[in-house]
Amino acid sequence: MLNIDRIEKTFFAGTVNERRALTGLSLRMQEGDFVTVIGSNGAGKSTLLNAISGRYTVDRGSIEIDGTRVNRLREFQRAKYIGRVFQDPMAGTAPSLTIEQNLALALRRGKPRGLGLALTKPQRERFREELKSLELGLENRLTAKVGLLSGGQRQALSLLMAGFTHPSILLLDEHTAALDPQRAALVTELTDRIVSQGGLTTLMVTHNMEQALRLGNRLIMMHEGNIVFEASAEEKRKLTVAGLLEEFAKIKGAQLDDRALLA
Ligand SMILES: Nc1ncnc2c1ncn2[C@@H]1O[C@H](COP(=O)(O)OP(=O)(O)OP(=O)(O)O)[C@@H](O)[C@H]1O
Repeated sequence: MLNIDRIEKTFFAGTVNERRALTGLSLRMQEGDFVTVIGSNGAGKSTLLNAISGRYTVDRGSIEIDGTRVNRLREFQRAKYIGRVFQDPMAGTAPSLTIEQNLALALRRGKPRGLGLALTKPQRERFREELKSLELGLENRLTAKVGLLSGGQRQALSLLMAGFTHPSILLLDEHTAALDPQRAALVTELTDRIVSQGGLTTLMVTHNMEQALRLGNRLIMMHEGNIVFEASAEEKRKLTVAGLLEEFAKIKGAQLDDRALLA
C-alpha cells in the first residue's frame, strides 16, 4: 500500500541554514493501517507528509504507493492516490464555492479537468446522505458558500471530501490543532468514524498524545527526521500518555513540546 524506504530530505544543503528534515526514514503501511505520528517540533513530521504528497521531492530513498514508485511524480500527479486535510481549516475547501460545488470538486479529484461542477440528482442525493452522517445539519445547506462555515464545520467537510474517493492514503496534518477543544473532539470522532467506515489507510500527525493513543492501530514517534519509537495496536492499548512521555524523555536531547502536553 505505502512503502517508504530510507528517504532523506535536507533543506539548504551545504549552507549555514542546512536542515536535515528526513534522515533515512522507512515505513511500510498495509491497506487499512491507521498510523498516528507524534514527535517534537522540527522532528520532520510535516516533511514526511509533504514527501508522500509530492510537495517536496526526496533527495534519496523511494516512496511507493500501491506498488507504483512515485518519487518523480509531481504533487498533482499523485493527487489521485492521496487525500489530505491540513491544520488550517481554510486550506482544504474553496470558500467562494458552495458546499455541493466543493463536494463535486472532491469527487473529480485526479480526473481530467473540464467536467464542470454541474451535479446530477443522484450525486446531490449522495452528498446529502454523506453530509447527514456528519450530524452538523450541513445536508440542508448544500448551496451555502463554504466561507460561511465555522472552522470545525470546514474541517469536517474537508475530512469528508478527502475520504470521498477512497484515496490510497489519507494524510491528516494536525487537522484538529486549530480548533477549540469541543470542535476538535467532534472532528476527532468524525475522523475515527470516516477512517474506520471507509477502511482508509491513514497517516495522522498530531501533537495530542491522548488522540495519538486512542486513534489508529499503530503509533510512531519521530525525532530528528527518523522513527525512534513504534507501537503496535496491542502495545498502544497498554500505553498511557505518561508512558509516551517517558519514551520521549529516553530519547537523548529530545525537547518536550508544550503542545504535546495538552493531551
Ligand atoms: N520548506 C522548508 N525550508 C527549509 N527548512 C524546512 C522546510 N520545511 C521544513 N524545514 C525544516 O525541516 C525540519 C523538519 O521540519 P518539519 O516541519 O517537518 O517538522 P515537524 O515535525 O512537522 O514540526 P512541527 O511539529 O513544529 O510542525 C525543521 O528543521 C524545519 O525547520
